[in-house]
Parts: sequence; structure tokens; C-alpha cells
Amino acid sequence: MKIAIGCDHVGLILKPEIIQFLQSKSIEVIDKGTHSTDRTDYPLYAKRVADAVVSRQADLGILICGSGIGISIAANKIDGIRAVVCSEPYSAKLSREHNDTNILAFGSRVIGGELAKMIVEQWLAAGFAGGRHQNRVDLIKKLEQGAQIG
Ligand SMILES: O=C[C@H](O)[C@H](O)[C@H](O)COP(=O)(O)O
Repeated sequence: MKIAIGCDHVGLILKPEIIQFLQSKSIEVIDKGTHSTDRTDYPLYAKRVADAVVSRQADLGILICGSGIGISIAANKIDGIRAVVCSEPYSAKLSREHNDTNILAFGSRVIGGELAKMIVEQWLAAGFAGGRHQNRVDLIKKLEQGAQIG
């Protein structure tokens, strides 16, 4: 399992702890930056991680900014990305089971390291349930292609 991870200057405070957590589970981590506390722009890192997931350089992605909001909005602009921002583990688990999310985002100004690791753990442990959910994900893919649905 390979995970691409990215953050802005605010998310940087949580990123090392999350990387260490993933590596302790023998997950390979590809760090897409930022590596500095200098103020920067979260769409840059959303794009890098999203590209890694879409190109299959990574199986999944994790993004961290102040709230998790901006960086997940940016990632969701990339075709093939279904990013979710979570502040608790239940939504993270459901986002995999029902929505087949491939990027998890959270905010370092919203949650601390222990909760973030619990969220990551639940998200990684869950799998897409398929069945009735498959058609809904397929409809999302059609929206990406500009197709009319409904
Ligand atoms: O959704 C955006 C993120 O929370 C950013 O981390 C945040 O907007 C950065 O704010 P500032 O530039 O004030 O540190």
C-alpha cells in the first residue's frame, strides 16, 4: 500500500505524526510537500497528491490544511478524485464504504493528532461496499465527464 500525503503550512504541524503513523503500519508514504512553515497555497499540494492517485503512483491520498476544506475542494476538481474532509472516524469509514473516496482530508486547526490517526485508521480499514453504491459512484464519474444525468 502506498499513500501520497500533502499539506500546506498549517497542515505541516500534523503531517510528520501522520507519516510516522502510516510507516509504523508498513505503509509506503510519498511526501508531496510542503516541507516549510512559510505561508503557501493549499491547491498546489492538493494537485500533487491528486495526480499521484489518478496516475496510480499512490493507492490513496491524505491532505492536511487548516480546516481540511480548501484542500479537499481543490482535490475534488481533479477528474477521478473523490476527496472527503472528516473530523471524526464514522464519516471517514462511510466515505470509503459508500462513496469510494480516494483522498482523506482533515484540518490541523480542527482536530489533534490522536483523533487524526483514529480517522486515518478507520478510513484505511474500510473498503468500498459496491452494490447499490456502485451506480452512484458511476453517476459521479459521468458528472466529471460533463454528461447529463437524471
Ligand atoms: O481551507 C483552507 C485552509 O484551512 C488553509 O490552511 C488556511 O486558509 C490558511 O490560512 P492562513 O493563510 O491564514 O494560514
